[in-house]
Amino acid sequence: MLVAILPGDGIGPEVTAQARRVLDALAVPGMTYESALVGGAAYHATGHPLPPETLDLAKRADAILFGAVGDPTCDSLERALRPEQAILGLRKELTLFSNLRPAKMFPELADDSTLRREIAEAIDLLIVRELNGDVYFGEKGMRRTADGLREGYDIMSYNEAEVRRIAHSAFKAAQARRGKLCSVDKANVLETSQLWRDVVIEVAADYPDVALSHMYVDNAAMQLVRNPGQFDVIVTGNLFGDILSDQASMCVGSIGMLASASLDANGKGLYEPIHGSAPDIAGQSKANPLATILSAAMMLRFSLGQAEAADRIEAAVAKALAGGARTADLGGSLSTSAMGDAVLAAL
Ligand SMILES: NC(=O)c1ccc[n+]([C@@H]2O[C@H](COP(=O)([O-])OP(=O)(O)OC[C@H]3O[C@@H](n4cnc5c(N)ncnc54)[C@H](O)[C@@H]3O)[C@@H](O)[C@H]2O)c1
Ligand SMILES: CC(C)[C@H](C(=O)O)[C@@H](O)C(=O)O
Ligand SMILES: [Mg+2]
Repeated sequence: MLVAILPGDGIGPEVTAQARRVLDALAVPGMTYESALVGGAAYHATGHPLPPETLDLAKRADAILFGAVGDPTCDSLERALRPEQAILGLRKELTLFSNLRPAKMFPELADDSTLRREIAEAIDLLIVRELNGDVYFGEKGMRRTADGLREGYDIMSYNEAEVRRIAHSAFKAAQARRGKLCSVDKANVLETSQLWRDVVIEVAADYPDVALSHMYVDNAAMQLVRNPGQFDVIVTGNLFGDILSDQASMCVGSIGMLASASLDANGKGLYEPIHGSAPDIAGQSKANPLATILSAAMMLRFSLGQAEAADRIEAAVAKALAGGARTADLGGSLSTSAMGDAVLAAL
């Protein structure tokens, strides 16, 4: 089993290094690793954020562990050369359309949540975010209006096949959990959302055991902080899912805690923390590596058939937190590698 490790930029290499230590300690037989440059690091070395050899490795690998991309020194580049194009390119090239972003409260962190303890303790939800469509991948550009003003545009579109396949992913996830699915859209305004809602209702006929509800995204943002315990699985589009998952991360204590899986139709996946390259703390060994370590656990479970090893990682993270291990984002002072040490000790 080949795992591609793509550390990327900023804190990406710092957090993937800790996940790699945990994977090495598990010593799963038959696992091999190859690393490659991606994002700003790849741009500086090769002139492209997603060089052909990196894409080739990602295609050959059984799974991909990804750090983060984003480099302020690349901000003035044309869009096609910016680091973020690398992660968008991987998602599109590998048809990773189903992005699972679980937000579950570790009880030890209930006081780190921005929510009151009794509300935070009830959080155990999964955001299923569509990852190959929406305003991210529509036609975009810059033009002039008739009276000479600069006008930027990004076309938002979804076709019914795109909505259907993510709806099936979400209904199946709900079946495997508590049987509740909330579809989040903006059907009161957007044509894409009206289609989204219609197709989700059609797909629901195949899953009579799942209780389906619908919510507008503005209300969903409010409900996520008012009463997040009401949610089991949330299914939503690419842009809404991006925003709601960062919000959900603070409800469970920190953006440094939220892992993710981006899956194709056959279970191949890219695994990454939901956070970015965090230029404000990069190189200072302050980053919380737990989101990446938990992403490695998701990788073992979903793409590599190693559920027991995944359980061991998740139990070790819980034990490290119970023992008081905290990086700065969680109100503590452990360095990135000291948090890695704490997880290894718990393993
Ligand atoms: N998948 C990805 O690679 C990805 C995801 C999000 C943002 N980005 C990119 O990252 C760059 C920075 O974006 P941003 O600042 O908006 O978002 P960010 O997630 O990088 O950081 C937001 C805030 O959260 C903090 N933070 C993030 N991860 C943390 C961790 N593990 N431990 C402790 N604190 C953490 C940061 O210090 C910062 O204050 C941009 O170039 C952006 O495009 C990439
Ligand atoms: C870096 C960016 C393209 C990416 C996204 O918007 O999907 C990030 O915010 C994420 O959440 O993975
Ligand atoms: Mg995001």
